[in-house]
Amino acid sequence: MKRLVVVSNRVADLSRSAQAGGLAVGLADSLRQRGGVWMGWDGQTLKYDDQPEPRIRKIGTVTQATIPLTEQDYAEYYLGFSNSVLWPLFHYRLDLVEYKSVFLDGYRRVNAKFADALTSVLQPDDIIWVHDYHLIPLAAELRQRGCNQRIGFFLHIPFPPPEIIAAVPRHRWLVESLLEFDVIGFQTNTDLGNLQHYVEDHLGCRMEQDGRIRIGKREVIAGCFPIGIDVDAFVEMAEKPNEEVAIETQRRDILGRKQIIGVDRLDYTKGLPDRLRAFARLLELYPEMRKTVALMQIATPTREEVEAYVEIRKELEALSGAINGRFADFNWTPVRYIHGTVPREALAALFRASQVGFVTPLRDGMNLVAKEYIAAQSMEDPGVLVLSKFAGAAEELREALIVNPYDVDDMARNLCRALTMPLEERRERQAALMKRIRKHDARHWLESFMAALERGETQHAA
Ligand SMILES: O=P(O)(O)OC[C@H]1O[C@H](O[C@H]2O[C@H](CO)[C@@H](O)[C@H](O)[C@H]2O)[C@H](O)[C@@H](O)[C@@H]1O
Ligand SMILES: O=c1ccn([C@@H]2O[C@H](COP(=O)(O)OP(=O)(O)O)[C@@H](O)[C@H]2O)c(=O)[nH]1
Repeated sequence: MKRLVVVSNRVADLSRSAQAGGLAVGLADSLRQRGGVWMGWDGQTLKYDDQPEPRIRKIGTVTQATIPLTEQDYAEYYLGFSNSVLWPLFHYRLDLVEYKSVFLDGYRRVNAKFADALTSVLQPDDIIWVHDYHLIPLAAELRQRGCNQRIGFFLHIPFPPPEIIAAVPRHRWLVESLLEFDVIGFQTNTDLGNLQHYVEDHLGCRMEQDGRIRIGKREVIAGCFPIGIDVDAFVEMAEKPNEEVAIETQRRDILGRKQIIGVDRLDYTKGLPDRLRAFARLLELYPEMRKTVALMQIATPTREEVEAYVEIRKELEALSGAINGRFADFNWTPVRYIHGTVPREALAALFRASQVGFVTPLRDGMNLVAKEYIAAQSMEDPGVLVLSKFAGAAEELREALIVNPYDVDDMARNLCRALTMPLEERRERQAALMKRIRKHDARHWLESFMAALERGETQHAA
């Protein structure tokens, strides 16, 4: 088996269990199983950086190769082009795109830096797998340095329709850079279809039924590879007794109360304000629900230097305060809002102890929290997943209660349906959903992508 070299903006700290972000979780789960090299930014910013060689560290089966970024790189490449241009653009939020040409310069510079660092660790037989929107030009940079190994790319976030992509300057360069990879993977068929429309409308190419695109003399394979989780590992975590969660759950049981849980990075794509409004609407529409249910929302800090993230935090804190001010009683707090990072073990126990998983992004590549919530449920008394139709996960998890995250009344009605759903129906839905997350788990994601990258297999091959 060839050595796998994975490259992503950030590498996860494999010695810790709290990882804010699905990319880190999904890759860590997959890479631990196969072993290999993981290269990326070490999370540090320096004034100047004169050390081109990556720092090497071995953790179990994985060798980590990390590089620092300069303060200028961080501002222009990470906060700038990646998170103030591509992130809002790819999540259909043209109103939040802040394009500056220095951001694009920084983006190109850091991709060249990644290519230099990577060249120093590559061996001729390596197979390279690049992750996410931060590194779209990396294949072209590597080719310029004489790298002729096969290079794959996986986009963890949505790929929007051509009318949206076309709103950003240099969009043609961006998509042509993407097409320098040998294999391009998306989370959903919708994303794949959007690439097809772009190449047909703007580049005059055709995408075949099996995802092959011919560009000049080269052939690129595009496909849908939904990311999954290590289901058994998560089930095990959820079944492990957690004293703090158990005490809290006993108290709720005595009082006959239920819990709705939401866990997200504090990102404007996650639909958090409307989620809180939907919970308040539940209490308005169904007064009998008051004092019988609470919403626990864990909101993990992320990208706090970007203005849009400062705004969303303020909005959320004001909203949770207002809902509690309006509905709380001396012995009942309707919203428990936690601004912090919680270890995955604790999350697993919290998911199991919650009767509803409330996952309502306005747009999301996949959303691993949705899959983790399913994995954490017991078959005896499972909870219900209420899931946005705009999460990538909704293409697969059809037995969840699927909602429109822009429609507060629809979410409130479905919350009520979830909280009152008969046990038999909950069990049926849970069994079907469990089958689905097992079918497309972390191993399947890795293996199906590798089949395309190593052997040129397509998703719809006859
Ligand atoms: O590293 P940050 O800037 O703090 O952001 C964390 C990660 O967020 C995004 O995750 C995406 O990947 C998940 C797994 O495939 C997917 O389920 C989710 O829908 C996506 O939002 C981002 O794409 C990563 O690059 C970031 O590391
Ligand atoms: O406090 C937290 C918040 C989130 N997560 C994990 O971070 C991932 C979030 O991934 P998801 O795909 O849902 O969204 P993303 O943040 O990548 O957009 C999930 O595995 C969560 O369990 C965590 O470990 N601790």
